Amino acid sequence: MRLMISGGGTGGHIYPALALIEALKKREPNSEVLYVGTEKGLESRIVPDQGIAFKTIKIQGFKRSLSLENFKTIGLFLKSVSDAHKMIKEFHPDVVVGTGGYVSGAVVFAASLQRIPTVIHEQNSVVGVTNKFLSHFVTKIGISFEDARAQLPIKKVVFTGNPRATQVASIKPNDALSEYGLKTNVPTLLIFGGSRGAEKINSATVGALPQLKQKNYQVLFVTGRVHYQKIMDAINPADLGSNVVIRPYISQMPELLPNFEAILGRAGATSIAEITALGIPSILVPSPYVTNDHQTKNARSLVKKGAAELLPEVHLNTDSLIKYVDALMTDEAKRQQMGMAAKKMGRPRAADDLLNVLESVIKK
Ligand SMILES: CC(=O)N[C@H]1[C@@H](OP(=O)(O)OP(=O)(O)OC[C@H]2O[C@@H](n3ccc(=O)[nH]c3=O)[C@H](O)[C@@H]2O)O[C@H](CO)[C@@H](O)[C@@H]1O
Repeated sequence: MRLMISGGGTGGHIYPALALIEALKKREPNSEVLYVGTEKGLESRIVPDQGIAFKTIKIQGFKRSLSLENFKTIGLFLKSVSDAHKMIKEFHPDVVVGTGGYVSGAVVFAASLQRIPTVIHEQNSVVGVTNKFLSHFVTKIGISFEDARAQLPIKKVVFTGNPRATQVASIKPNDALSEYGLKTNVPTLLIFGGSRGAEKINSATVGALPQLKQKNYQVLFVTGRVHYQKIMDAINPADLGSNVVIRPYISQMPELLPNFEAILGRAGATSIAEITALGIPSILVPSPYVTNDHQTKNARSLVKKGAAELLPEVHLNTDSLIKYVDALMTDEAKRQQMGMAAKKMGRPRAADDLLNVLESVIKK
């Protein structure tokens, strides 16, 4: 298979694409892949490191209010469609896949104009702007939440789950925590705010450091790259216990994930796919800043099944963080129950199911 794939901006769009590529390489070691992203997006830091061919185009998001800037954006969009068009002519893909983010809009749209089979993957329960636009032109659409189906041309939709689930589900508990200075035999909590970090989660955690220091569990606190230095400068070293490790970003998240007893984090769709694939109990603090509050919907789907607890950002502070975290970290039976409920929702075959969709459109 010759696969051209594009997904950008945030980890939630990039990691599903990488997981799909990994599954394809397993199934077809001789397949050829070209990833198209932008220079500015997180993808330009992540994708080339994986040894995947990577090219960039320029693109810019639309402002929600009417502005002159939007005319520039339309101009840039047409230019990026034309750049993508040239890349497609050179690469000759059998199929072009988009996993979300503005850049995938230009690439997949260009492919559909050239009548090349196209597939998009929607990670969320509320369909993103780019995928909504592309849904009219593409051949097939993979979804991860049933709720997304009704928002899309139904005949094109296949429920696949999120390919990242397959990637993380294949990894067994290991001693990777020791590389971060953490013990491998102590219950461990991961605190993080999605791929870019979340200010409110960070500040509540910083406030909780003196109390966390006293606990008999340990914490890996991932701040997000842009927030790291400010946090480290503000922390009083006396507040930081040896059971708490702070990092800006974790590049090897799949290796680490099976080693956590619980997670406190955002409810981004790819994080949810990971939590359910591995059956990790979680306290979810949905971002209130996303389209149609979709992270709350993502989180509620787990809470409904007893797989997670919801801590709305308006109620998040140092006290509530400690209260929720303590209740979970000191109750193994509760963790087991939540973990089992989460695992029941996992889709460990998602990458294969999505690959099957790709094959089905190529054969047509
Ligand atoms: C603010 C925003 O727009 N968030 C959206 C974005 O979230 P975001 O990019 O945060 O996406 P998710 O929470 O879905 O996924 C984050 C991904 O980054 C990985 N990770 C994170 C931190 C780290 O240090 N290392 C690491 O590898 C996680 O393991 C996960 O695979 O895309 C998601 C998927 O479309 C949406 O559901 C979110 O609403």
